[in-house]
Amino acid sequence: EPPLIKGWIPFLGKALEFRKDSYQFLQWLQQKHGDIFTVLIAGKYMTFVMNPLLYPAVIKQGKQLNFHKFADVAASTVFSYPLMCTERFPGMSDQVQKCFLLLQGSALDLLTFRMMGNLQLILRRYFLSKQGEELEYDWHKVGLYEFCDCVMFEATFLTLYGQPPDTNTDEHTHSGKESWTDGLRDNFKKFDRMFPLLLARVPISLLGKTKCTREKLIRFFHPCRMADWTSPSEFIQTCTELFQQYDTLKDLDKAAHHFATLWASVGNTIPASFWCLYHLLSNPQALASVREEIIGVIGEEEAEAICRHDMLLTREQLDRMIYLESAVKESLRLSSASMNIRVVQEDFSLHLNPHFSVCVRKGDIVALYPPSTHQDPNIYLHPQKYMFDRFVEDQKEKTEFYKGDQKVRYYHMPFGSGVSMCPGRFFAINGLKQFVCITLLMCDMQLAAGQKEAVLDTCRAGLGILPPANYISFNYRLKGHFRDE
Ligand code: HEM
Repeated sequence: EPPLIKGWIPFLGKALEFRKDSYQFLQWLQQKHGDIFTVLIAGKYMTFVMNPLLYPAVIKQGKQLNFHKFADVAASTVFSYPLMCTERFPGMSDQVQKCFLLLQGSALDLLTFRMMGNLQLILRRYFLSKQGEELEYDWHKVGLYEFCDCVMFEATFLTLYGQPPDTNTDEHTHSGKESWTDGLRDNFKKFDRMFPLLLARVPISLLGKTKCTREKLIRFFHPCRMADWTSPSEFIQTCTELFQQYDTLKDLDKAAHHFATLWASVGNTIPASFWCLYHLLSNPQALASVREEIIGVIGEEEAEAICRHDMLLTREQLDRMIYLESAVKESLRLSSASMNIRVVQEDFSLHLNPHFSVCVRKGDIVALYPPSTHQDPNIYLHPQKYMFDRFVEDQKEKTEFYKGDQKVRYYHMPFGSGVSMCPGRFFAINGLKQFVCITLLMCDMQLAAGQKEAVLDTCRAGLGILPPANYISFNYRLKGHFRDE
């Protein structure tokens, strides 16, 4: 039996000391109790497996350790739609999983192409918003998180959902930096702040105006409105057609599903885009190497032509940017804090290695906490340090990591694992690479002087990519070739 920690009372002092930082608290428990321990909270047994060498034994138990039912209950509470895994919606959960395949494979080519066009449109509009003014080529100072939020939110929305009417995205008819998504984004941010509390089952009625905000967000995706949006992605179109097949699903329930997908697609991507740019701007050598790689792949002429016309960046070209990919992965390693949860389906003995098994009961939870892997000094040298080329070896992607003399299969897990692996991971990585590429080609950037280092806001620990806790600003100036045009 692994050590059993009953409730938090004996650890109240420590729990309060670490308060919001569940990562540090779990790490402290690991130091005290070893790689596996069980915590009894509110009548639930939660067994934490903290050693990545034991992960494969958990991840391969797809049947006895279930993810989807748990996710269904969590998502239906947070996003306000009826449970999918019931007889009321036969086969729907499996069909939704099939739709997720439209974020990958050959469908990803078109999504990547659309994202490229949208990012260029939005970034050009953002940077050229002072068109006609002398000031255009001076340095401008803006908040880095706000910049990433505004660009990634709109680009991802347009790429997946298409364009709602009366939302002209054209750079020439747009004045200032405001966007048609500002209202939607504002409500999204308010909802997102309450997300951890909703997930923890705090009644929404105790969370101020959150219910009203959630309703507004859901109504935005009402089927009557969505019917007027031009060129949604194949993924969203297929989901919409699937929902139509279920008479038992009300219009607002369909809308709530689409809202949940929006949350999944931008909730982590926005903070991830912040950390990608932040680390590059904080490390001149990394920035220079990545910039050089981008120009090497695209070609100098084509890179400069970005001020005249849309640049095409194929999937193959993106794949060749291995230093950029490594920089993105390193940013995710340092900022991701998602927990992998599995619910035990029947009493059984979980064999973790030839010498060690844990008896688990039906309804118990088994949890993996990848940040303990991402921060393990035996796997990653100086784990707190940002090393942009950590995932490159001999000019190729580095895929072999060791803990002692044992190879670690699951060394990088910001996107989860096994049955709960994020279906949007390839789209997300491509989008982050495209965002960095276009931004660096369009302007010179530097962090504003005299700021403290960005630190992680751990209020979302366990749930995904952590946002920064402090405000960070940067200065940008359009590249010279825009001026020469
Ligand atoms: C850096 C960006 C992203 C990160 C770190 C991320 C991470 C994750 C993780 C960890 C999960 C599993 C959740 C769990 O175990 O409870 C997940 C699920 C999911 N992600 Fe992502 N994600 C990202 C971007 C995206 C994007 C761009 C999409 C596009 C639509 C997306 C769509 C989804 C969906 C639909 C699920 C639910 C899958 C299911 O229920 O089986 N994600 N993501």
